[in-house]
Amino acid sequence: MSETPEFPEATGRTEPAGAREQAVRAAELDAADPLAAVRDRFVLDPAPDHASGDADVYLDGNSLGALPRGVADRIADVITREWGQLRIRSWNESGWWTAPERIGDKIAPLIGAGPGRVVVGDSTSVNLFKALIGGVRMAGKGCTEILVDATTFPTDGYIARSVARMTGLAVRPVEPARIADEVTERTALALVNHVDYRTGRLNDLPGITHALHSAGALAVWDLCHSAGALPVGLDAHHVDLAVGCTYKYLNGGPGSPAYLYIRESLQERFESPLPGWNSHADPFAMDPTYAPADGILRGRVGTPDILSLLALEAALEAWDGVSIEEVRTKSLALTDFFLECVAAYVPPGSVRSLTPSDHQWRGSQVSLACSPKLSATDGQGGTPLAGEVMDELIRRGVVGDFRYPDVLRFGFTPLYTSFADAERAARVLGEVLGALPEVESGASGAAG
Ligand SMILES: Cc1ncc(COP(=O)(O)O)c(C=O)c1O
Ligand SMILES: Nc1c(O)cccc1C(=O)C[C@H](N)C(=O)O
Repeated sequence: MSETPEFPEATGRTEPAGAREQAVRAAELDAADPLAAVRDRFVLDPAPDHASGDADVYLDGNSLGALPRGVADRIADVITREWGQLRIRSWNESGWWTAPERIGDKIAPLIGAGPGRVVVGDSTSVNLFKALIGGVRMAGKGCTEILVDATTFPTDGYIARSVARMTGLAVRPVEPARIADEVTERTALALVNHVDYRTGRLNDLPGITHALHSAGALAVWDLCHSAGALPVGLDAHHVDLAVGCTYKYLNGGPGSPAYLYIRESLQERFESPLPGWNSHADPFAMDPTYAPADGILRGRVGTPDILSLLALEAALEAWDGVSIEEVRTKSLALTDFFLECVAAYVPPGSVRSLTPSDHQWRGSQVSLACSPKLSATDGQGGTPLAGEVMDELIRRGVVGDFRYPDVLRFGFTPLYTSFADAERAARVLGEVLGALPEVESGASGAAG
């Protein structure tokens, strides 16, 4: 293991070359930003233990979105009035029973879905299970395999392997860019991440979906890192099934419920592997024989998690009057500007961007791999220093996250991230990396 580096105290006195110009540009970009006022819809107060009392630059909305202002009052009302006073009446009078499909319809426009195609509830992992088994049950009889994005977030791979064992199919990991070439008539479906959680790479949803359909396979997409950050176009691209979480760019709160999308024309054939009573055609008939509800309701399972659901519903009000297209425009401008500032401020060769510079392939995060030259590795190819760099950034008020072995992730949530945030984050990163033992110059720069 490498030794823990000693970071000198931040003095705030050093100003890197070009900092004044970049700060002026940040101010101009913020002044021209049509979404600038939306930031006030979020609570971005300093943490109580923050030494300087300054608010953090929060660049971890790709893991847990910030708190929208209306949520606390709404949840207080749900608890004190709807639960405390109305009690059981609230299932009908306060709209609790229909919340999963009502809130699904509120998420739908953000992911390009019409009404009646999205239902909210359970975790992403559970919805992956429903989508994958449901998909296999709809696939052709001769299918023998499921393709899984080889770079996937682990839970998708775990669930896919379990589904394969339960259905007698094989799982074949394939890089997203290779799926069009690898799909065969034996492929039941492919499970692909729209944006890669590690690199921030945006995969080709229209192209991959089309290639899968041409081979007779279904397309199942994980939208965790794209929903709320960029247009998805589920209906337009004829996606079959999709899942996503709501605690990242949709700001629903820790553990907020996930969602399931089922293409309208497939809903009648969708057979849930979790046919709980909430997905029954007549739940209160308490019929011992199962009969699925019509439409997207068959994606429900059991009693919905009302407090989390209604927190999510209140959180979605932050989107009032905001289009996903303008969010995408700002996201690309923010990530471009951040990469530019990183290139200007960090010692050459100290980090390398894993996130594509081409807008066509970029999600809403920037992932920077720390140079292995900065410190000894841990013997398994990991650079433990990267985690320490992130800890130091957080101490200095720039909150991103670290993914093993060497990745610094910075998520940009256009609803509340400013260009001044992007500039400050890159400047502090430059300070932290500049305090480390010198990196060989002439190595590749930051952007790319
Ligand atoms: C791509 C992706 N899928 C799934 C998950 C998580 O699934 P769950 O909501 O079940 O924890 C995450 C993040 O935690 C993710 O990044
Ligand atoms: N879901 C998370 C959680 O419950 C705790 C901490 C982090 C998360 C995450 O969302 C991780 C995230 N999906 C990632 O991209 O790494």
